[in-house]
Amino acid sequence: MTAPSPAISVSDLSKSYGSTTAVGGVDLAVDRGVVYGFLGPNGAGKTTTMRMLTGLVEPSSGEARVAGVDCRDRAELVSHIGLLPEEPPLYDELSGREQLAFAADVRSLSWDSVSERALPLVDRLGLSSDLDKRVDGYSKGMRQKLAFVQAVQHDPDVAFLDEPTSGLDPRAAKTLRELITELRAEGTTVFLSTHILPVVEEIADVVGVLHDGRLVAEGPPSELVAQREDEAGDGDLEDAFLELTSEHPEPGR
Ligand SMILES: Nc1ncnc2c1ncn2[C@@H]1O[C@H](COP(=O)(O)OP(=O)(O)OP(=O)(O)O)[C@@H](O)[C@H]1O
Repeated sequence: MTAPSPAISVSDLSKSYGSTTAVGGVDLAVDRGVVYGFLGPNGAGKTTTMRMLTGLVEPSSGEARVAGVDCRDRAELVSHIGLLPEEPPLYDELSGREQLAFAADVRSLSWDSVSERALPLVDRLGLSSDLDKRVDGYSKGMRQKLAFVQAVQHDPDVAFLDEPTSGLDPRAAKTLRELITELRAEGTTVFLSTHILPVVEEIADVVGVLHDGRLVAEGPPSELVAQREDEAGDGDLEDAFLELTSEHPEPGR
């Protein structure tokens, strides 16, 4: 019996814009059913990597497969993935419900077939009473909640979430963290890009740290922290992150 292929496999993936190397030779293998925390300073190449993995940007070189599908084949990829980007694609003139139905339709799914999954998510996020209001009347947090439901309502193999708690109040952010761990329990792989390190420490199984377009560390958060703890055993993911992404790392490290 052959082992199942990883949810995400990336080999020597690069993307350049003119003389700027946004991503420079990244290798990744993300197992199915894990939460992968994707970290890196501003401009490290996280968004570019996610855009390549979701078929929105053509790599300059290298290979990337998600759920076994070549990322250059966006038409095939789209039914396997969900994406919550930094700026969610929502149509102002639609109601929340129409927006979700539209997103289902893009994947050739009927609203009836996804609503059983979508509506409980809408309810958990406290959006039910606003679902028939127009999106242009939504607050930032309401837009973010709708965009999250849109990204996962079709039960994707891999969900790409860029700062999913952005704009959410503390209660909604907590619910969203719970929903991410529930997705994992259902077997969904979650690729989570965020600057909120305590969230990653809490819910990620594995963390990858990108710096200047290269993966400089990868492992369970506790391992990354343990490798960089001081003699007193103090340290957290923020300390590890700051050291890993420092322009001038400590000598000997
Ligand atoms: N379309 C583009 N054209 C030119 N340069 C780009 C383009 N997209 C990204 N870049 C450059 O690639 C590098 C990586 O950008 P990217 O948006 O992937 O970083 P990021 O890690 O997502 O940053 P942030 O945390 O600030 O969102 C940056 O130097 C950026 O200026």
